[in-house]
Amino acid sequence: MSTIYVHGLGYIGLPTAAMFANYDHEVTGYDTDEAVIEGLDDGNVHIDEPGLRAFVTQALESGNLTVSNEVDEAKYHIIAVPTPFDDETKEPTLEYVEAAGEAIAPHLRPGDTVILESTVPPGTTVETLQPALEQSGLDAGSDFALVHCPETVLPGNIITELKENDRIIGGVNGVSTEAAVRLYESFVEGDIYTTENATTAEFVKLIQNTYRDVNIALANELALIGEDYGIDSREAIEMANTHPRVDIHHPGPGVGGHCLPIDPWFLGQNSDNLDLIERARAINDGMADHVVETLRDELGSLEGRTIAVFGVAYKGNVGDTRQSPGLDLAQALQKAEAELASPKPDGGVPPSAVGVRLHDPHVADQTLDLVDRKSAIAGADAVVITADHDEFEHLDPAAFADAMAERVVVDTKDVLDPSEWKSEGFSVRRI
Ligand SMILES: NC(=O)c1ccc[n+]([C@@H]2O[C@H](COP(=O)([O-])OP(=O)(O)OC[C@H]3O[C@@H](n4cnc5c(N)ncnc54)[C@H](O)[C@@H]3O)[C@@H](O)[C@H]2O)c1
Ligand SMILES: CC(=O)N[C@@H]1[C@@H](OP(=O)(O)OP(=O)(O)OC[C@H]2O[C@@H](n3ccc(=O)[nH]c3=O)[C@H](O)[C@@H]2O)O[C@H](CO)[C@@H](O)[C@@H]1O
Repeated sequence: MSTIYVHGLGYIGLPTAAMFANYDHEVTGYDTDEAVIEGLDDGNVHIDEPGLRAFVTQALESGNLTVSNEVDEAKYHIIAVPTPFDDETKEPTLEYVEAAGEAIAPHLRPGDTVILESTVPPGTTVETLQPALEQSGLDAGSDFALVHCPETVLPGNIITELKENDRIIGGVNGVSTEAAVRLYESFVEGDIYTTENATTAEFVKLIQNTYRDVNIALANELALIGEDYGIDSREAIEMANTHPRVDIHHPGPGVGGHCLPIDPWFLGQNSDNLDLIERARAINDGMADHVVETLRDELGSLEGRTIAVFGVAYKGNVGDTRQSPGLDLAQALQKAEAELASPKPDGGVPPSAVGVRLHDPHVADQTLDLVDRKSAIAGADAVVITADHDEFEHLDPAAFADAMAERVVVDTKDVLDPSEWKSEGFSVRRI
C-alpha cells in the first residue's frame, strides 16, 4: 500500500484515483477547481462515464479516497491535468502541467515518484515538468523518480480498460521506471512495457492515436471515392477487412473527442515532418462540409430548410461534446447559411435562414440549445445522424415520415436499417 496524490480529477484522474483506492492505496484527489472538490466531498460524481459513480462512491465510502483543495506529501504524485490545444496556432498549453509540478515541488521528498499521465508533446516530461519539480532542490532520476505513463482508456469503457489495457512506462532512468512499474502492478492486468526514456513513452501515446486518426481518414477518403463509383463503402471496407492483414476503420461525419483530433498535432511540436498526418486531419475535418454537400444534393438548396442533427456527443453513448462532429456540422450549416445571405449581385432578397435543431439523449449541456426528438423532427426537411447512440438504432421511420416536411435522412454512422427507411419513402444517404 502506498500514499498517492492524484492531481486533476477529470475523465482520467478521477477513475484513476478511485482505482488505486479500491486496490487499497491511500489516495488523495486534488483539483484546482473548488467545485469539483466540494462536489466529491458531498459524494457527487461530476464525470459522466458508465459505472463510474458506483466505483468512485465505493472508493470514497471505504475511506481510501479522500479529496483535498491543497497539495501535500505523498510517496507517489500522479498528474492528470488538461493539456489543451490552440486550434489556430497548433500549440499545446502546457501551463497546467507546469503548475502541477510547481505545486508538488515544495512537498517533494527524496525517494518520491512523480508520474505524468496527461498526453503531451514529446519532450514535455523532461523539458517542462522536470524543471518545475526541481525547484524543490532535488534532482530527477537521482533524488526522486520521474516518469511518463500515458493513459490509453477508451471513454465509455474507462474502468475496464484502466485495468485491462497494456501500459507503457517511460522513466527518465531505470530506477524511475521501476518505481512506477511497482505502483501500476498493483492493479493493471495487461502487460507493462517499459522504456528508460520518457520522451519515447510520450511518442508512443501520440502515435497510437495518430494511427487511428490516419486510418479513419483513409476510410473517409474511401467513402468519398466509393460514392463516385456508386457503391456502399462500408460494405466494401468490411469485405476488404476479411483479409488477415487489412484493418480499415469506419468512415463517419469527422473525428471528434479530446484526443484523436488533437494528439497528432503534438507530434509537430518540434518537427516539420508532418505531411500525411496533416492531410489526414484535413480529410477528417472536411467531412462536415461533405455532409452539407450531401444535403444540398438531396434538397436542392438549403435556403429556409430545417435540418435535425441527431448526436452532438463526439461519439456514441458518451455525453462528452468536445470537438463534436455534430456541432461541427451545425457550424458548417450556419456557414452555408452565411454564404446564402451574402449580398446578391442582382440585389435580390436575402434568403431565409437554414434552421438547425440539435438532439442528443446523452448530452446534458445547458449551453446548447438541445430539443427532444419530437420537436427536432417536426416539420424538418432532413435528419442527419452524427453519433452512434444505442437509442438511434430504434428510431421509428414511420413516425419520422409523419412528422417531417421532406423525407431525407443522412446516416453518417451506419445505425439505421436503410431498407426500413426506404420503405417509408425516405431518401437514405450514408457515409
Ligand atoms: N479523456 C480522455 O479520454 C483521455 C484519455 C487519455 C488521455 N487523456 C489525457 O489526460 C489528460 C486529462 O484529460 P481529462 O479528459 O481527464 O481532462 P479533464 O478536463 O476532464 O480533467 C482535468 C482536471 O484537472 C484539473 N486541473 C487543472 N489544472 C490543475 C492543476 N494544476 N492541479 C490539479 N488539477 C488541475 C481541472 O480542474 C480538471 O478537473 C489530458 O492530457 C488528456 O489529453 C484523456
Ligand atoms: C488509439 C485509441 O483507440 N485511442 C482512444 C481514443 O479514444 P476516443 O474515444 O477519442 O476514440 P474513438 O472511439 O476512436 O473516437 C474518436 C472519434 O473517431 C470517430 N471514429 C472512430 C472510429 C472509426 O472507425 N471511425 C470514426 O469516425 C469517433 O466517432 C469519434 O468521433 O483516444 C483516447 C485518448 O487518448 C484513448 O485513451 C483511447 O484509447
